[in-house]
Amino acid sequence: TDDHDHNMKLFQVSAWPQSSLQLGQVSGLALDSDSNLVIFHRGDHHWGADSFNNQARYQQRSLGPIQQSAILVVDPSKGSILKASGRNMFFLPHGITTDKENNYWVTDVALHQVNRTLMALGEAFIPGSDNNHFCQPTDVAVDTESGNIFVSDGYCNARIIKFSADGKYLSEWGAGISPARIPFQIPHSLVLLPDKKEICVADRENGRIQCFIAETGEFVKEIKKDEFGGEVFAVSYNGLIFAVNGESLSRPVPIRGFVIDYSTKDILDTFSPNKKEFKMPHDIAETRDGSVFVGDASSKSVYKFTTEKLHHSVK
Ligand SMILES: O=C(N[C@@H](O)C(=O)O)c1ccccc1
Repeated sequence: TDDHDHNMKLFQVSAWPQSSLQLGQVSGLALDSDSNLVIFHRGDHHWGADSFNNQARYQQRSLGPIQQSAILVVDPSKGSILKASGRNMFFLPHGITTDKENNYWVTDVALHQVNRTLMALGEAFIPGSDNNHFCQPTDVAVDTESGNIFVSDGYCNARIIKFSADGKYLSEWGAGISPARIPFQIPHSLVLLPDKKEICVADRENGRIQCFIAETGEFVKEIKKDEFGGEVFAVSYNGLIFAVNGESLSRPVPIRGFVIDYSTKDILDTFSPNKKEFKMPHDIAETRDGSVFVGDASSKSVYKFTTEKLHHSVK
């Protein structure tokens, strides 16, 4: 067993959700202003090897948008569906974030767009790398204080772009650690650390997390662990750094969740489902009461984890 600090040991709540949510590939998780879990999934659409041509243009427009509700708001204790929305709007959902007005900020890698309920950044279906085009953008982080929006862009770009609350382009930056700056290789997820005013990025194919000053984009630190193997899919923050790694053919390691101390970079805990294995854990979100949710894009599931004390109380 890992000899990590055991008051952070996380265990899956196997009876969650209490009934099937009929999910497609789960790509994003967020918490809304009522601390309900928001799930962003792909219904009957799949991101497969033939979804895009080699100019990163989506090839399955003829399928039309996903007809199921791609955004589900579920009760974190039972997993029952409280609200369903996002029908006929999305093609390949990816990242989702909420802001203090409870707007949903989402990315769609087929649309190459970032949408806020009633606002869109980028041009539908048109990939690009200028100030108002993305290329398969992956996630959004909202700085509730300034209202600024940060977008991780994307599978076919290698940058973080910053916008004002009303969608004006402000700045952008690439990976940190000069002079031998290794560019981002799929900035796949990002999170704002409100107490540190930093943005941390899951630099997926470099198997590392990099953190920057939100105001300037100045590089602060990198967290890269052998235990990650070669891929870090998602990063989240709730006083501690939470991350999930991914399957790496070059360096096979267990696929699991990590709880990391931002300052020391120590791994405090690792966790995975009780009986099943993670297949492609794709996003991670935590509630204030300490529950941790992981959405898996391959097994089309969301897993709930709690800390030991919480775990025993829910038995
Ligand atoms: O990474 C990929 N997908 C996942 O991240 C996802 O589904 O978001 C992918 C890349 C190329 C082809 C097919 C899938």
